[in-house]
Amino acid sequence: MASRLVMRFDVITIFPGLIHGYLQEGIVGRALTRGLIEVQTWNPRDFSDSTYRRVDDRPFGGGPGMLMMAPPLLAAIAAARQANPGVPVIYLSPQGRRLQQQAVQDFAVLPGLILLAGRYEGVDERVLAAVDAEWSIGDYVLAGGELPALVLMEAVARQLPGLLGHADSAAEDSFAASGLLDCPHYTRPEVVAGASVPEVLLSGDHGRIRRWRLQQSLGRTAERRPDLLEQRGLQAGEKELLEEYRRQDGE
Ligand SMILES: COc1ccccc1CNc1ccc(C(N)=O)cn1
Repeated sequence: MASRLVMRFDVITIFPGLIHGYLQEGIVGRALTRGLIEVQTWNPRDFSDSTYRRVDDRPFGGGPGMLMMAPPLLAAIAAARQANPGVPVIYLSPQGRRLQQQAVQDFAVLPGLILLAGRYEGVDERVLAAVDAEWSIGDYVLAGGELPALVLMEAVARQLPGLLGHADSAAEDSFAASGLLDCPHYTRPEVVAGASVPEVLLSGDHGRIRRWRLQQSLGRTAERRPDLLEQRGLQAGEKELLEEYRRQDGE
């Protein structure tokens, strides 16, 4: 396998500790120690020309809260672009495009990303002129863009070859591989509070197991996310699997 270059993440944030703190543990921490990714943070306070390293101010036209001022952010973005040239600058905000697994896979082939994590009520609109794309991790509002930046970094890092233990487990991700919700999973002990494991999983019949898992994924997706099933459509034989699932469910 071609050894891929290191993927570099530059995060612009007034709370660098939130980013570095998360990177001490877990899969992104491991990607760091194994040199699969690099992470650099840029603090807009270091680019503020005001005496108190000011980075926020009151909104013109009034309104609640504070906004992040443009000059320190634009300077931080320029510094990050210089250190990580040719990679997109992404602003994490509730006004952005919804992040889905396909976009994560598209990001994972890039040499890096520059992530702008906003705070307060957001940023001065003139900052957007220096941003390549605006993305949202979901329709809810957080106090800052640091968690969304970490969510994006972890989702992308999982896609990097050589990171996950089982080589193709990222490729087998339910969304990536089948566009369906994942099937139920079981491990030891075999009986938990009187509940046992579906016997098919103990049968050793791998064809039957694969069929059962697909059927469960289809059934769950039909029940919980009909929108996903609508979007994906049914492939040969899946309609029958789903009908059998519904008959069993009806029992
Ligand atoms: C009021 O907060 C803001 C307002 C505007 C921009 C950024 C922020 C920072 N907060 C964020 C950031 C991202 C997401 C998301 N859904 O991706 C949720 N919240």
